[in-house]
Amino acid sequence: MAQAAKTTQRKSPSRAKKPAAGGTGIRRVAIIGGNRIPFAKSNTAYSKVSNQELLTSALRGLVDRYDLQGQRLGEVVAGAVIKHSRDFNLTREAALSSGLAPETPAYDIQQACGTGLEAAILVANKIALGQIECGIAGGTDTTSDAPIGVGEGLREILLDLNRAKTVKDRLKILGRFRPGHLVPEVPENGEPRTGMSMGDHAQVTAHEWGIAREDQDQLAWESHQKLAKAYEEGFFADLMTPLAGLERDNILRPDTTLEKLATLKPCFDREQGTMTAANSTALTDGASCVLLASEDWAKANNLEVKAWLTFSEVAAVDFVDQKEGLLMAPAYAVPRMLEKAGLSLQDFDFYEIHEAFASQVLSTLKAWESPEFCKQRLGLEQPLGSIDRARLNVKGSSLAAGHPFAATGGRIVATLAKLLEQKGSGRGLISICAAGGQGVTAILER
Ligand SMILES: CC(=O)SCCNC(=O)CCNC(=O)[C@H](O)C(C)(C)COP(=O)(O)OP(=O)(O)OC[C@H]1O[C@@H](n2cnc3c(N)ncnc32)[C@H](O)[C@@H]1OP(=O)(O)O
Repeated sequence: MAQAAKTTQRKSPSRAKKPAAGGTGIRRVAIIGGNRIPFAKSNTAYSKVSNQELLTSALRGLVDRYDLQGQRLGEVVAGAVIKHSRDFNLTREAALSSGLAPETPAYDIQQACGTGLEAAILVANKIALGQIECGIAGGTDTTSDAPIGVGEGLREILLDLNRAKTVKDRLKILGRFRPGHLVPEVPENGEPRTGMSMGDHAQVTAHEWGIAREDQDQLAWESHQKLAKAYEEGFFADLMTPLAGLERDNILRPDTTLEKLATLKPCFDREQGTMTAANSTALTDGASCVLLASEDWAKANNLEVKAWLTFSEVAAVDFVDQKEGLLMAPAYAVPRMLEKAGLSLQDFDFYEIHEAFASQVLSTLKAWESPEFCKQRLGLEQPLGSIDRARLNVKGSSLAAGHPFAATGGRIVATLAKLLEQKGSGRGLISICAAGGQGVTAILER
């Protein structure tokens, strides 16, 4: 593990170089490393841990690992898909407790399940433009610490009560209260425009693409096997900080069998569905973050570069009228990114495709293989083709590790950067589907 030498230079505030005359220079962006806490099935190990504590723990681990205590970094950018209103400045609060200098600016962003990767792209772009020298990108989510809201009726009563000046006014307002007002508003894992859950949408796409139950179970089983092996090899030793007694993702089931998976009942379309609790990601609590920097800053601070973040692309699809599957946007983002990079889909040593649902990964791969989809939807003469499946999610992915929405991007970036470091050279593709019909993708190289 690369350790930073403590020099006086490191204590100086990170300041961007003067931009080249006539504009800003585009610089290479280094991934120095990442950190996450083990992910936990919701309402288990982190049931009493707040979102802010989760993110703080991930950040603190990164600060300790790279000896960043007291450092003023360019920025910390992170977010949560679901958060309390009291967490309006979640990332800043977590950064203030992380050990970084309080003079480090920090703020929230949110792009559903693409949040963690989008945060990395944002920080990377500022580094590339010379606006900052280094920064941390991250994400956190917990459905155990979900904010519970009150309905519109009770909200109006409470606001009126707050404004009332006299006891008489207050009593009059209280008279409007009905027991039905106590029904809480719980955040839903669904699309407001369709009223369908992510799983419902993915099941429609799975039917459309004819994704077999056995293939989904196989992908899920392989994810558990690969993640378990990665733990055995110690792959995560310098990527993870234990929390609340948890040292590994507790969704991981290395002993599960294909026979057992075949017995599970469909959980979305209960009649003809192919998606189950095992080939869908579980609701998960967790947080992750990555340290990005300019080449100069990495050198000046004696930090090794694991990989370079070289390309990114975000796409969105029209899913409302079911013109396209909700989670199919990466199928569009990736070919656009490949064209800009002058690469083909086969030019990668690793493919990190977020396993929101096994069926989603398989639908995306099938779309890229389909001459009709590639011609009609992507406007390509030739299909993108198949990938070497031995290079897909080689250290397991969200089905086995879990998927704390905003934290998945950081997990993937850190994992891929380390894979490239271990290999010595190569290229990896990241593809993350997100709610709202969006997809965030990137390329890491070494
Ligand atoms: C852009 C995006 O990323 S979209 C994705 C966003 N995320 C989501 O939408 C989350 C989707 N997931 C969910 O909503 C829930 O996890 C569900 C509906 C799939 C499943 O919820 P639950 O039914 O509560 O799951 P639960 O953990 O109880 O599992 C059901 C059963 O399957 C079993 N099971 C689950 N996984 C496995 C496994 N890998 N091996 C063996 N058995 C398993 C459980 O043990 C349980 O068995 P039991 O009933 O005998 O106890």
